[in-house]
Amino acid sequence: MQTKDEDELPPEARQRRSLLKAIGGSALAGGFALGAHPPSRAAPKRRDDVLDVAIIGGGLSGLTAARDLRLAGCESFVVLEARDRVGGRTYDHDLGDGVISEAGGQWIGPGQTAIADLARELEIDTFDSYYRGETVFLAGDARVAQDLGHGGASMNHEVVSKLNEMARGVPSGAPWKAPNAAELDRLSVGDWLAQQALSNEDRIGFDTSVTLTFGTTPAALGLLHYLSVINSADCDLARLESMKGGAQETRFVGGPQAISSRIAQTLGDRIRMASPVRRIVGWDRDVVELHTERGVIRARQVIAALHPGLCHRIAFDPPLPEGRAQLQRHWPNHAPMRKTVHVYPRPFWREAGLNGQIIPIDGPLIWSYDNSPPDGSVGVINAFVRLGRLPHAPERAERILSEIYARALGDAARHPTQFHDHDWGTVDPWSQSCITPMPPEFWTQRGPHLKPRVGRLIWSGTETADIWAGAMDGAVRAGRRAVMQALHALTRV
Ligand SMILES: Cc1cc2nc3c(=O)[nH]c(=O)nc-3n(C[C@H](O)[C@H](O)[C@H](O)COP(=O)(O)OP(=O)(O)OC[C@H]3O[C@@H](n4cnc5c(N)ncnc54)[C@H](O)[C@@H]3O)c2cc1C
Repeated sequence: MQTKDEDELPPEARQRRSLLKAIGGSALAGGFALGAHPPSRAAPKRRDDVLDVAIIGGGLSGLTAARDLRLAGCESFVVLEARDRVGGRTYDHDLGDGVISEAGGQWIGPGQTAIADLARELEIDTFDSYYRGETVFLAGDARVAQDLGHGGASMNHEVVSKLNEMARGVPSGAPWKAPNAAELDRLSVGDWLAQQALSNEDRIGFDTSVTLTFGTTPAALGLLHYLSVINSADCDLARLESMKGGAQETRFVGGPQAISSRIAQTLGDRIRMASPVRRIVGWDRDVVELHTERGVIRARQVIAALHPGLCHRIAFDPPLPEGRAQLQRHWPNHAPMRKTVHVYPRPFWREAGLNGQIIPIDGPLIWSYDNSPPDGSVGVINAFVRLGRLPHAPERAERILSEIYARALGDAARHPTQFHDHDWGTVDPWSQSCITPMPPEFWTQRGPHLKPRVGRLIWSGTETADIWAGAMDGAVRAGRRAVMQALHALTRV
């Protein structure tokens, strides 16, 4: 007989549930699926206070894992989230009248099929980023407007082709396995660029693009890592950097945080907010204890869907194996981004043939862009700003940026109707970076410890993805892979 829950599941989920039952999972008695042990095995006695899976982190990765567990018929799980909201590194400002502006994760592009499919399944629409028109470059008193055609930084084609070719040999999910990994990992992107014949303009193009994508300078970014990210983008740097045809091409109607919120709505009390996991005990035993400020959760499998640098803040008893502990300890932390929002009555710059993008060679602004809603009902300029170069006091920050926008876009920029500011490095302790800027020698020394599970701990979160690690797409892929690992382990017991 089907339970009410089963009636509500789509047919493919019902089939998967039947399959899992047949493999050896328990009847769904007491709301606990899977995890029952065939009587002939010397399995530990079943305890009803023990969940099959505990997921740490209510970002895209953890919530994808939660959704997939349910689709597979597993109801015995909980999501433990440190913040009082879901979405992790996706967070959207509410500008009123249904308009949002993304403070964190924002765009997707070609090849990012995992997040695109998930959004479609959740009936969240997408629309094209606005990039038509001229980008304004500012240098000292000079102002130059240029139509770049693709909405990305301008870079030397020959050098880009070389990088694309080199990226073919560097697997995105395991850069340390590249045949010449040691040689490539000794260099920073800056070292390598210094060996190329680059004009000043080309150098600025690379500096801007690396700073925007990785939150660091070419001198601090490992070449091996850079190539692995280009590999994710189908070995095409333009796909990584452009709006048109690139990773910045598409936005979500209502913002990407809506993906997490929509999943969370279906989870009810399986998601526990404001519950940071502080300590994990017995990861090497059949039942693991997760200590939170709101009590202890016991589970057979644990999916850690969070940044490896934040895993390091959790106490493990017994201590983790040295390789994994070192990876967490040395994971490059604290490369957060700061994004601001100016709202205007209309996107007035479009009337002058401008696309809202401003690239100054120095100063507090790294890059601004048109972030208006699909119907252009209000004008929105978002910006990435240089950490430490813009005061935090809202009026001063708004005024300094408004003056830059006025020079580039026109006087109307002096009078925004709203201003918002989100500095991921100061707002709370639960984000370490946007896309981790791996320094030279990190992957070859520590990479092999990133993914292998440790006892009952399964590592997830975007950083562990095989494709598009660091991006929202990678988060979804990592969540899906972690669920397969958990279900496999549960059905094997
Ligand atoms: C400014 C910025 C811009 C970005 N732009 C883009 C973009 O345009 N396109 C793109 O694809 N990606 C972008 N990203 C990256 C993207 O947002 C992330 O890759 C993705 O959201 C990561 O999802 P995740 O679930 O792996 O991790 P997270 O979103 O970090 O989720 C992890 C969750 O774990 C929680 N947590 C942490 N520690 C604990 C603990 N001890 N106990 C319980 N919970 C804990 C956190 O609160 C968080 O909710 C951007 C990120 C930032 C910050």
